[in-house]
Amino acid sequence: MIVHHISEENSILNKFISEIRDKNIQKDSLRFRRNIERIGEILGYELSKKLSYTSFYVETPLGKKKQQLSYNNIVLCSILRAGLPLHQGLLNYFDDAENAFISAFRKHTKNSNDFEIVVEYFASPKIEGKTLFIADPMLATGQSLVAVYEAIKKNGIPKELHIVSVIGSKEGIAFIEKHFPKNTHLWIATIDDNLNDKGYIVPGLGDAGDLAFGEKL
Ligand SMILES: O=P(O)(O)OC[C@H]1O[C@H](OP(=O)(O)OP(=O)(O)O)[C@H](O)[C@@H]1O
Ligand SMILES: O=c1cc[nH]c(=O)[nH]1
Ligand SMILES: [Mg+2]
Repeated sequence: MIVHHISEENSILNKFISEIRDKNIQKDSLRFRRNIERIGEILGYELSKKLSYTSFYVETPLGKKKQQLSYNNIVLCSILRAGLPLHQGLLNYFDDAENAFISAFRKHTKNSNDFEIVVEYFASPKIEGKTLFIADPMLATGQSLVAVYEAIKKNGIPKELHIVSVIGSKEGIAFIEKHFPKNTHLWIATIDDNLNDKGYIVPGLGDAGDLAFGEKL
């Protein structure tokens, strides 16, 4: 896997990351969603540098100019729920991408911190031979991404695969590296050292789905 750790280089991205982490600022769910969306735009811009380009001429009112444009057939697949604002950020830039949505939730074993990932819903166009982006802001244990990819593969194998995420744990990244093809790109805004016994990223930000959309039962 090729890991692109975008906040290694200082930029305005740091502000958006610190606002989603901040325990007071993150309570403003509108700002939280918008910050995830803005991070999606930045990660999308970085990712766009690795797409395939071809030249074409654009006609202005005064003449013609040669331009390089990407020609990838992009399918943007996001993991519900927390993936939705990240999806919107990517779609703001890749506005002609096809879209897919997949659900994944942690089903806990009674009285334990153990869980399995349940994938129930998957709505998708054809994926075979296309450029697939999988978006999820949190890469904690990595189990959701791996379970989701197993389900997606039944629908076709993409030619190129880009995982887009906001906060990842070192452990989760090591886990997905074992399960995704070697040429998969991971575009990640920031990486944390630890996971707690509930599989939450520390320091992380808490529960991204709840912060964006409210607590679920
Ligand atoms: O790497 P993992 O250990 O699998 O954890 C990460 C998953 O947890 C979060 O979703 P969550 O299950 O909280 O669902 P939600 O988006 O509905 O809140 C997050 O959006 C990922 O999908
Ligand atoms: O740290 C974590 C782990 C899973 N899901 C989240 O939203 N945050
Ligand atoms: Mg959640």
